[in-house]
Parts: sequence; structure tokens; C-alpha cells
Amino acid sequence: MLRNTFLKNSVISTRRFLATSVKKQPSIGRFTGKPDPLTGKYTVSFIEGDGIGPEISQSVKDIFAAANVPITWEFCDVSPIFVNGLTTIPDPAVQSINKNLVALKGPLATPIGKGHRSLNLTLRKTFNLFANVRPAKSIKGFKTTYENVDLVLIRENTEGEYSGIEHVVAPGVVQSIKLITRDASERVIRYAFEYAKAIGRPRVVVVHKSTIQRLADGLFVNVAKELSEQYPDIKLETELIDNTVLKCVMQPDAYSDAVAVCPNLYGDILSDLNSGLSAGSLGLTPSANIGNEVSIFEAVHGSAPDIAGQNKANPTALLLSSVMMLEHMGLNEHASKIHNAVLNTIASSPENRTGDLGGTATTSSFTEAVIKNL
Ligand SMILES: NC(=O)C1=CN([C@@H]2O[C@H](COP(=O)(O)OP(=O)(O)OC[C@H]3O[C@@H](n4cnc5c(N)ncnc54)[C@H](O)[C@@H]3O)[C@@H](O)[C@H]2O)C=CC1
Ligand SMILES: O=C(O)CCC(=O)C(=O)O
Ligand SMILES: [Mg+2]
Repeated sequence: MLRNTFLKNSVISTRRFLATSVKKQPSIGRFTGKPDPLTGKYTVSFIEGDGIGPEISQSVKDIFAAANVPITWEFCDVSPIFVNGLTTIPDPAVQSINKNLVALKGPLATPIGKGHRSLNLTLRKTFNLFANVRPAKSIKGFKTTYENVDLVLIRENTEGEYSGIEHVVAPGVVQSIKLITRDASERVIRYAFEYAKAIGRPRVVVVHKSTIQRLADGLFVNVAKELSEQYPDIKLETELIDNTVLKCVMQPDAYSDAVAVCPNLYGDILSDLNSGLSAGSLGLTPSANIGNEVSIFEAVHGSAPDIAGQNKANPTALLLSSVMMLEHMGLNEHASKIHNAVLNTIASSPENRTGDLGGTATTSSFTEAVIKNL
């Protein structure tokens, strides 16, 4: 009886999901790629990544093959190369992504202190991926601290604290510059308004600390106020980051009707917080790095060195990123099919959940279960 009710609820939630999964796309950053006229397939660049990257990438490849997604992968090596002391991406990878206009990316590890600059940042800068969309949504059938969390965070992705302008002023004194420009603020805030319009949310909340970063965050907030005049149907609110953190932890559903937008570092930190609150694991939350021409889809999480190579990683975040990618490409039926199969697998039983969700599944057994549910 209980099992029947559970199955019935799963079916209802699946239907609900099907009805909402085909999202309208914002007018900015639309995919303009075309399939090969001979094969009908799109070519997508694929960076498998470090640590758990190859394991979770294998899961995506297996599930896409089983779901007959009309995509040919073009694998890219992004091992860093140095030009005039600066970290850059190898040319074949840059050419592949520029040609295909879309890429899926596993996590890339950044050495601490010395070695190359973050390849994630380098990719975002190289392709001018100015908006990092990080939705965090409760998963039906898997209970976490809060239910019905549905947060959409858009993070400025090319400057702020991640500009990489740092120098030693004197021994023991280091300066690190947070760069905020009108242009970069305007394009990401405009994207947030357009995104809110596309998904039907009536509020844009700008998260900032302009009481302290008076000029930098002050500019970000002022640009938002100016732009809001062009979006009379969307209410602009501004909120100090420390207050946002409190509200996210106390009452995350307060943001279910909003799109939040913020400078780079705040977005990086808030998105991990949102993942923990909504999903209960970093293993579940996807993201999109959107540019005017090129977009790259990746999980919010990193290379998870503590579990790498052990068949323990949850591939869901990369799978849901690949679902966002399919929606971006207009392959909505394939997106829904994979999305539903992943959610139904997680909801079905603890044996079908990986360890981060308290289950006993391995990366590969979870993948097999998703394929059965396609
Ligand atoms: N966009 C990217 O490629 C990112 C790369 N990184 C890089 O990743 C490396 C490791 O960073 P950490 O701080 O350890 O963060 P992390 O996100 O890799 O791991 C944090 C915790 O979450 C767990 N976790 C993450 N993804 C998981 C998954 N799919 N399934 C199950 N558990 C998962 C890990 O086991 C670990 O306990 C660093 O070198 C960092 O630079 C970090 C964040 C994002
Ligand atoms: O590039 C990195 O090392 C970390 C990036 C990161 O934390 C993120 O994109 O969320
Ligand atoms: Mg991060």
C-alpha cells in the first residue's frame, strides 16, 4: 500500500516535472549551432575533467548513447599551456569550442599557491562566458533539510574578485584587486532580468555589500537600478549578502519567485550553500556558463579528490548540466527524458542513490539504473 502510494506520487511528480521542464530561453546567449546536414547530429565539445571527472563523464556518455541523443562528442584536452607567463587553453580545444558553440565540462582542479591559474576561470574568460546560471532545486522523493527549495542564482563570471590582479606591495603585504566594470555588470544584470522574464519570475534580487565595497558593489547596484527601468514588470530588490545568507538558511523558499544576481565571489559561495540547502549534496546541482556566442555547461562541484577513482561519485550534477545544455540547444524531448530518468532513479530507492545521498549505489550502478528508467 505504502509502496503503491509512493509509486503514484513518483508518477505525479514526474508528470509535474514534464510539464515544467521545457524552459523558455532568455533572448540573450541563444544557441545558434546547426546539426550536420548528413547525420542530423550536433557536435559538442567535451572536457572530461580531473578527479571524478572521467567517472561522471562516462555516465553522461553511456546515458546519452542509450537515450539516442543526436550528439557526437568532440573530446578536448585543456592541459594548461603558458604564454608569456599566462595560463591559456590549448588551441585545438579553443577551436573546437568556437566551432561547436557549446561544450560540456567535468570539474577541473586548481593547484593552490603555485602552478597554473584556474582553468575554469581561464575558460570563462577565453570565451567571455559572462553569466553563470546556478539553479538549486529540491529533488522529489529525496528528503533534505528543506523541501520545495527552488533557487536561481546568476553569478557574474568574468571579473570581481576573480580578475586575478594580485601583487605583493611589500614583504608581508599583498594587494588583490576586485575589478567591477559597468559593462560586465550591465550584461550579467540584463541577463538576470531576461532570465526572470523567460521563466516568469517577478523579482530580481541583487545581492551585494555596497555598504563596505562602496564603489565596486555600489556600481553593480546602480547599474541594476538603471536597467530596472527597462523592465517595469519585474521588481528590483537589493539585499546585503550577509542578510541573504541568513535568509537562505532560515527560509530559502523566500526566493522561489526571484532570480538572484551578484558579483563573482558571492555567487561562488552562495551556490554551494544553495546546493546544500536544496539538494543536500553538491552532487546534484548543475550550472551553465553563458556567453553571447559560446556556452559551457558544468556541475557546481569540483573534482572531489577525496572520492576520485573509487566509483563513488554522484554523476547527477553533470547529468543535470547536460540536461540544461540540451534545453539550451532546443533538444527538449531528450532533455526531459534524461531528466525524468535521473529524478525517478533517485526517488526510487536508497539502493539507487550514491553515498552522498545516503545510498549504496556506485557511479556505474546508478548509471545502469538511469538507463533502465529512460
Ligand atoms: N567548476 C569546477 O571545475 C570547480 C573546480 N573545483 C576544484 O576542485 C578541487 C576540489 O575542490 P573541493 O573544495 O574539494 O570541492 P569539491 O566540490 O570537489 O568537493 C567538496 C565535497 O563535495 C563532495 N562532492 C563533490 N562532488 C561530488 C559528487 N559529484 N558526488 C559526490 N560527492 C561530491 C566531495 O567528495 C567533497 O567532500 C579544487 O582543485 C578546486 O579548485 C572546485 C569547484 C568548482
Ligand atoms: O576554478 C576553481 O578552482 C574553482 C571554481 C569554483 O569554485 C566554481 O566555479 O564554483
Ligand atoms: Mg565554487
